[in-house]
Amino acid sequence: MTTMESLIGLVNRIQRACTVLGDYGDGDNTFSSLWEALPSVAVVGGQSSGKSSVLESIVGRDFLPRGSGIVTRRPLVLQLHKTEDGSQEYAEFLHLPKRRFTDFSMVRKEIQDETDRVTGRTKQISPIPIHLSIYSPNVVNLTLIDLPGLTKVAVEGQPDTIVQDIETMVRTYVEKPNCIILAISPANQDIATSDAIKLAREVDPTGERTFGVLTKLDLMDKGTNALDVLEGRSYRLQHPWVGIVNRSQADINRNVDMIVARRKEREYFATSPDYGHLANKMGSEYLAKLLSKQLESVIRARIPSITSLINKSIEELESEMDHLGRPIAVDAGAQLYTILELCRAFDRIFKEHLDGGRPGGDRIYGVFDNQLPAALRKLPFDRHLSLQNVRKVVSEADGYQPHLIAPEQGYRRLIEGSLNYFRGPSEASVDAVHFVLKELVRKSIGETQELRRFPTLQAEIAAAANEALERFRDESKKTVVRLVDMESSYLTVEFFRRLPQEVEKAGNPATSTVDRYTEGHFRRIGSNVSSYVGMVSETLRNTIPKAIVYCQVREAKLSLLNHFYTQIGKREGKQLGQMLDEDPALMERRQQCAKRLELYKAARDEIDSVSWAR
Ligand SMILES: Nc1nc2c(ncn2[C@@H]2O[C@H](COP(=O)(O)OP(=O)(O)OP(=O)(O)O)[C@@H](O)[C@H]2O)c(=O)[nH]1
Repeated sequence: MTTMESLIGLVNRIQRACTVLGDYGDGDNTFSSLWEALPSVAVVGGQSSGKSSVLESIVGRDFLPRGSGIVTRRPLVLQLHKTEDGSQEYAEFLHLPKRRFTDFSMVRKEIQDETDRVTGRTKQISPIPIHLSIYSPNVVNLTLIDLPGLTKVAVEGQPDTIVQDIETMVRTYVEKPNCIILAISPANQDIATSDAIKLAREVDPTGERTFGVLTKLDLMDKGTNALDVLEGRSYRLQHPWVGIVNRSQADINRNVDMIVARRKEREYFATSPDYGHLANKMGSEYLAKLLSKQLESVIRARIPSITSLINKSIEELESEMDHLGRPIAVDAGAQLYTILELCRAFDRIFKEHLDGGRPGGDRIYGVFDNQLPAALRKLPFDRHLSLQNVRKVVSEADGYQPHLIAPEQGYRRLIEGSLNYFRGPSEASVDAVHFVLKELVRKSIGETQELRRFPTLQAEIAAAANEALERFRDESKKTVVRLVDMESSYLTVEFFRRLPQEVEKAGNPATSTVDRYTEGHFRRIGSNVSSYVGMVSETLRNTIPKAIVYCQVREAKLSLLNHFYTQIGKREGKQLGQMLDEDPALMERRQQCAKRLELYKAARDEIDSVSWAR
């Protein structure tokens, strides 16, 4: 069975958890507020309208600070818990969880002190609530929020904005659709001028969540009464008005006991010629029961939507936490483990780019299939093997004695000169692949979700990977240049052995002797060299990619971060921690999310436990 106690107690516990975690429906609106979803009763009224007196007579105890000026400067969340008859009354503050107050004058002092702790003695106001629980056989289960009295003028020492500040604070409470408004107005003032009614009318025009309370009925001018208000003719609300007679100032001064005052109030209504017919619907005890019932029914109606709000929030927070990543371990071993895991995650993605599955690796093949052949085709062999140059090189090589048969030296010089040109495209291919790999490192870092939160580690991995790629590039360049040099250092003899035969086959040996120093002769030399160079070009077109893949691509796959791993293995805990340095804003957000999550989970457990009891 869901008892009134369990429902109001449930909301009490969730409210306290909210305050502990800084959720009191104010400020930080990056999270949906659970506080705002919880039904509550807020007490509003102008200064001296009798708010404190009403609260005290509901509780049956003197415990609120009194004085001139604005005494209530922070919201007071007053949670009343009914205990068994005969048990001792006591009070507890949320901010002093271990202390039980049995002396209520000390409660009053603590409210004052705790107000000052947050607001300073400057008489400022603060929206951070004070939570006070009272356990007593003389109360009904109820939660009331006492708010600063609405005022029209700032008193000395208070900032001019205080009038507006108070109104704004009160408004943030009463405008929430879950707030039951206890609007207190004194009977000895025209109801049309009541601050409480004015505000309530604005935020709750239909009057469905406003309870009108009329205090100071005993102070009305002789011969007048408040029946027009109490019977709903002056100002109509959905709920009936409740008239109250609190202790007068003289009673307070004489220390009239609250329980005695309650009895006197009952007698007042029972014997009043004006209000006798309403006696069983008047007075602070009746008001307390009425509110308790109303609060309970509002809570009952709201439980399903609170539950769904909680579940939705938990889901959102958990997915945000997943996105933000879990908090990092503090010990060096675990940190090293985390770093290695992150490096591996990056490495996996990098390899996927090379092996396919992710785009980018194909660009390396593009270098081999397009760029390299195109660069080879563009080499200026036409110029180098032009008739003019061939003649020049061959003649120079012969010195003062022109060659008799084949210009051996001339051939060698022309070939060497040509083969040198291959260095350019070979090195350019190495560079082109290097840039592709570098770009893939950059991309892979960006794509490693797990690394998102660690900008420092990202930078370190990028630096280490690029450094490794530079080393591979150097190695690769040495290798391809060596391939070219190898071609120059030993020519394929076969090719030339075949040449004279071809010449002989081509025609008359007599002509060939005549031709020796003619254009045709040099043209033939040029074309022979050109075919040889073409053959070498074919070979290099195949071997350069092999060298590049071997030195750069394969190495990148096998050992991109190897050097980095040995380096971090030697680092101290502090340095490891620095590598896992997160964006502070992100850390802050995670902490907030974790706190909220804790709150919502606690609230869910509370609701579950009440539902089980049902
Ligand atoms: N005779 C009589 N006096 C009352 C009644 N209600 C309040 N008072 C007196 O009115 C004065 C103001 O009452 P409070 O309860 O302090 O009013 P408040 O709205 O809490 O005032 P602030 O906190 O200063 O805004 C006190 O002297 C009370 O004794 C009442 O019903 N009858």
